[in-house]
Amino acid sequence: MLPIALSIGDPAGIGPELVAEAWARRDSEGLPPFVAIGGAGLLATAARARGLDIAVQPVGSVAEAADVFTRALPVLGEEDTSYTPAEPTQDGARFALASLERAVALAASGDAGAVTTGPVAKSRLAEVGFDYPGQTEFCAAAGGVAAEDAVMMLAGPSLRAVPLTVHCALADVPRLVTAELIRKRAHVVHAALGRDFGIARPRIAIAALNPHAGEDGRMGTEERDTIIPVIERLRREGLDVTGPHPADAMFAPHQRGSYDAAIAMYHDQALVPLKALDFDSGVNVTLGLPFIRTSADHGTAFPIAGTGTARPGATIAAIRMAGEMAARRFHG
Ligand SMILES: NC(=O)C1=CN([C@@H]2O[C@H](COP(=O)(O)OP(=O)(O)OC[C@H]3O[C@@H](n4cnc5c(N)ncnc54)[C@H](O)[C@@H]3O)[C@@H](O)[C@H]2O)C=CC1
Ligand SMILES: NCC(=O)COP(=O)(O)O
Repeated sequence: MLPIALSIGDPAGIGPELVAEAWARRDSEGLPPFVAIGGAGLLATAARARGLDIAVQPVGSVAEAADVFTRALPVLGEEDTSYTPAEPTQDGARFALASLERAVALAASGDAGAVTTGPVAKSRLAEVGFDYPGQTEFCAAAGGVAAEDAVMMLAGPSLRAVPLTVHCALADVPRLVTAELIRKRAHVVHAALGRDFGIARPRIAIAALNPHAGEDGRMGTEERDTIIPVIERLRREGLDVTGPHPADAMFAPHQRGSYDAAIAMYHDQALVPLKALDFDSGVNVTLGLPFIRTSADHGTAFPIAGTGTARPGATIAAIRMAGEMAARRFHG
């Protein structure tokens, strides 16, 4: 399998130490080969600060990384920066952006098997010219996909949850919940559950926006006017879709078994249950791209960077999922 390209994320966050920790656990966790993009000195320093005795080796190509992976953490690319845990800088943000751009380009060109991105601070990236709401939209552009067709899904052992609207103000959500967006996202989720997760007949549950699914219009009309009609249309189009489900109960254990993925109406409606259930094994995966992109579910966690307390589970899960998706796509 081609190695997975790992962007490092913000060097002041927990990304660098978790890349080093993932490599240190490659055998015990059965991880596929990966290559870090840039930051050989940064990674060596972050590893030492975490008490990891690992070898870090610059490589000239992804192919060379595959050979090196068993004995050292391979690093591709000259870009490097100093390690300033918990103290983000503009230089650090520029490094994070360069690492992201190269890692995504390697996956998009097919030179790497997939990309697993490290955590970045969106506000910090914006300060150095990153003109996207998040890495999801950046990956969409790199893959030549319209932003609305690249779908964020948070996936863990207990739940797969898709936020319909993502990085926007809560006040904007009702206006952004449209039948067309629900329909597009549902079709992308349906196709990806089959292609990338091997689910032959995907079942999708769609959340309501309002309490009690609007209570017959007494607590909001989006269900009656928008969500119910598009669910009926999706069913006519052959998708196994249920809803609108009152969101307070749809993530309860007795309901989770009835669907393969939930589409929630806004960011926290999807991510709160996912992180409550699966924080240390939650993967952010972008559906609908021509290449594979995963990420840990968490962010930069600046305050704990360099303290040795950051848990590596979600990073390991993201690398593992990228490898499983690549195996399914490229090797049947
Ligand atoms: N995939 C990405 O690039 C993501 C980036 N972010 C960015 O991260 C920055 C900080 O966001 P927050 O909302 O504070 O979320 P966060 O995930 O960085 O932190 C939330 C809480 O979880 C803890 N935490 C996070 N990861 C942990 C780990 N691996 N082990 C132990 N504890 C952990 C933190 O210490 C904090 O208490 C923001 O600028 C945001 O844009 C947030 C989510 C995802
Ligand atoms: N809350 C999820 C998140 O912020 C990740 O966004 P992205 O950078 O993967 O688009």
